[in-house]
Amino acid sequence: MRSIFARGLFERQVAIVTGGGSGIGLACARELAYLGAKVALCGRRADKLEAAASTLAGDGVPGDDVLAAPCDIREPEQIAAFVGQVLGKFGRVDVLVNNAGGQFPSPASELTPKGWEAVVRNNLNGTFFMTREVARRAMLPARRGRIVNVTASVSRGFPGMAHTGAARAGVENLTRSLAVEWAALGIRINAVAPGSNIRSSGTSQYGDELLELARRATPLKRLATPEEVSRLIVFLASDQNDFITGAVYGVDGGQPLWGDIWSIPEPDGAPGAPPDVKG
Ligand SMILES: CCCCCCCCCCC/C=C/C(=O)SCCNC(=O)CCNC(=O)[C@H](O)C(C)(C)COP(=O)(O)OP(=O)(O)OC[C@H]1O[C@@H](n2cnc3c(N)ncnc32)[C@H](O)[C@@H]1OP(=O)(O)O
Ligand SMILES: NC(=O)C1=CN([C@@H]2O[C@H](COP(=O)(O)OP(=O)(O)OC[C@H]3O[C@@H](n4cnc5c(N)ncnc54)[C@H](OP(=O)(O)O)[C@@H]3O)[C@@H](O)[C@H]2O)C=CC1
Repeated sequence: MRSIFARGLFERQVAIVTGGGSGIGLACARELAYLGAKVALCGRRADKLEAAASTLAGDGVPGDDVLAAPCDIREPEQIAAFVGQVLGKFGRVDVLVNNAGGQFPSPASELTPKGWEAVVRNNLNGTFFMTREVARRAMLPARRGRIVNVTASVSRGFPGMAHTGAARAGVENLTRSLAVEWAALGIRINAVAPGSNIRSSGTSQYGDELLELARRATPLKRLATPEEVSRLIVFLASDQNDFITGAVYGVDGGQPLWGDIWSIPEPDGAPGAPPDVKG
């Protein structure tokens, strides 16, 4: 385990990382724990959480400094129980990393109401429910907290995954609203938007071909690691970030600025085009 930050940066602090059982979330949990935080991880699958807890133990993190418990962020009752467990064990929450999320590819016209709702609940509702619970029960009473929302790079829309594009844009806007509402209450909240070019347990589900397309469409011409995302999250979660709130930062190798990230039908011959430019 390595970090660009000094050991002890999160000493005596408690961090919740949703989706901490794999990928970017696990990289964050490992780095926060290495820097001295007590960490609480959640996800839907107990087996992933157990494996993550073993990884942390392998890093030398004492078992007493880790809580890994199942919690589906779409379910407010499960969130209440999880936050209760964290407060029962550690007594406080200084940092919340809202990293859990995901979706499935589908043309917008094929999305059923149930499919749309599943993705909006998974990314927008879940993030808000967890944030609200942690704020009300820990951060607002303590007048102190840092929240980092992990979204996705959606500044050009998200054709092929419109549901998640809309949900992530919602999280970005939520980040700005809460930054203002809670500025005077000691809570800072920012967002980190990874490109589709991070090689992780998440993107491996989309296959090597799409990852290679993403790499080619990245000006820096490579894929990034989860650790390259986690170091920005960790900075924003730290007390070294004392004047940044309501911001959204990309970690994307310049991807939103150029290139076709994946193949979708070209909007050729759109009916709105004037006759002389129609194909
Ligand atoms: C051509 C363009 C392609 C673009 C591809 C871009 C690829 C690069 C993107 C990279 C950037 C993003 C990276 C990441 O996000 S990493 C994280 C990766 N992990 C995931 O994305 C998986 C997360 N997904 C889930 O956890 C679940 O799928 C989800 C929670 C979203 C839904 O699960 P849930 O259990 O709630 O869903 P249900 O089974 O109850 O189904 C509800 C309805 O949802 C529809 N559905 C669900 N899954 C699919 C599917 N795979 N394909 C199509 N439709 C799906 C369906 O309508 C369900 O309703 P019905 O049961 O009535 O059919
Ligand atoms: N890697 C990339 O290039 C990109 C990633 N992102 C986003 O970054 C975040 C991390 O992704 P990454 O690490 O790559 O992928 P992973 O699939 O490894 O991580 C997602 C984590 O979220 C958990 N999770 C998903 N849904 C829920 C839920 N409803 N309740 C609780 N936990 C949940 C998963 O655990 P479990 O299955 O056990 O629930 C998993 O551990 C996600 O939000 C992802 O969408 C965005 C853009 C690009």
